[in-house]
Amino acid sequence: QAGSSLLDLTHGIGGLLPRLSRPANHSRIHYAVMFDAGSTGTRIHVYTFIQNKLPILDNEMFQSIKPGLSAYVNSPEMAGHTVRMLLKVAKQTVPRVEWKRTPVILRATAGLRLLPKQRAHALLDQVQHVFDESPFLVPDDSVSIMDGTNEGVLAWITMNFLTGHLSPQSQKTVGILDLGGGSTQITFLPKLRKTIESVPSADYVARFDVFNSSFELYTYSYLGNGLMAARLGALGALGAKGTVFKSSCLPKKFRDEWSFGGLTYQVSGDPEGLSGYKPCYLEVQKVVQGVIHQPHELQDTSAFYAFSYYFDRAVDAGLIDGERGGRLEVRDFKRRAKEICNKLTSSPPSGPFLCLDLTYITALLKDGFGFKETTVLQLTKKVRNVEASWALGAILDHLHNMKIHRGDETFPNPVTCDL
Ligand SMILES: Nc1ccn([C@@H]2O[C@H](COP(=O)(O)OP(=O)(O)O)[C@@H](O)[C@H]2O)c(=O)n1
Repeated sequence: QAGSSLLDLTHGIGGLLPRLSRPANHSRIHYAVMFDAGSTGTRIHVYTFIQNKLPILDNEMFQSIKPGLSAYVNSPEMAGHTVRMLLKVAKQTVPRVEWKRTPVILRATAGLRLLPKQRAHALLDQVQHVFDESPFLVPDDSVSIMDGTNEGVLAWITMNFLTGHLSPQSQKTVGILDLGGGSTQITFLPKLRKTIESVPSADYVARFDVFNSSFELYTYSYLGNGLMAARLGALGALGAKGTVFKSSCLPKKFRDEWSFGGLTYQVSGDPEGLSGYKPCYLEVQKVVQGVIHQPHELQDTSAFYAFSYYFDRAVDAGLIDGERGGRLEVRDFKRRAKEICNKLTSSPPSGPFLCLDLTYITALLKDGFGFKETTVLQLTKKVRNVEASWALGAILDHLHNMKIHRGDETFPNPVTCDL
């Protein structure tokens, strides 16, 4: 699934060049490899850049493997094996002569953040070993757990780059909503000073420079509010073991095993209790209430791109096309959640968790972030054949050092300081 467009860093999709105009001098082409070690899967992105005054993204090769590294918490060598398998994609994509100057980097997200430190590091040590044995360039800090603040910022950079909004001439930018398995991110460029002034803590603000522009973003990553972690929260299963977890969001006669983060849970519907949208909403609400901060501004006018599980579940629910994506209003998730939850059978064709998942997405958007029911979201998997993910932003940061820093470094007291 190689991308074919040439993306100019300053003009995003505007920088389309015809294939024949490729520079004959191959030394101007270079490669970079980013692994995304997510809670539900590990993915490799192999980027091809053309060196220009500013580099141009020529192509992305992408492949993924399930489950994520955290599933191998009791057999860390399998984590190394996963990465070794995916590195084959890099070997096939990058010409052999370029291997020793092609950087390989792995960043882990919520799956490893949720594990005890020692166990997470045992997994990362295996990955480091595979990198060190590989013929690629292994920079300092090539394998680590990414800071949650950066995850949102880097996804914002990816989407604004791919949609052509990072150029100094661009007047507007797009916000991002990323729903992973373990964590969820919201990031946007505030229009109102009040939005920055009224954040609950300084780590909701990030500043950085990119291609001669400086940005100050509202951004936050909520650990434990990814879709899989939210299922556990709704079931009351976080940290608990050895029982059957019942939910009014699951079909009454449903009972099965379900695994996440290296643990397996017994889950079922509630045969004697309630089922349907209303009781389910009450269950999922407790996962967001008092947890998610509502930003001061979330106007309809600011465009939000939503991807990862927002996209996948919108496809599963038949709300958008899996190839083209599409635009949805927040209330479309709610309407479909009601339809699915209110006729839960023992084995719905859409899968037993769809009611829970859509209800959680509705609660997260409305009661969590405080979006209006009529807010329009652009559901996206790829832009110009490049994955909607933080990975491209992360490689751009590695290549161009954007000096991302959190608000607290220069922002002593956001509530009282006079800006
Ligand atoms: N390049 C990617 C990366 C993740 N995803 C989706 O993101 C969701 C899970 O994200 P994740 O496993 O990285 O979770 P976190 O570790 O970020 O919480 C799944 O729906 C994946 O299919 C994607 O569609 N494309």
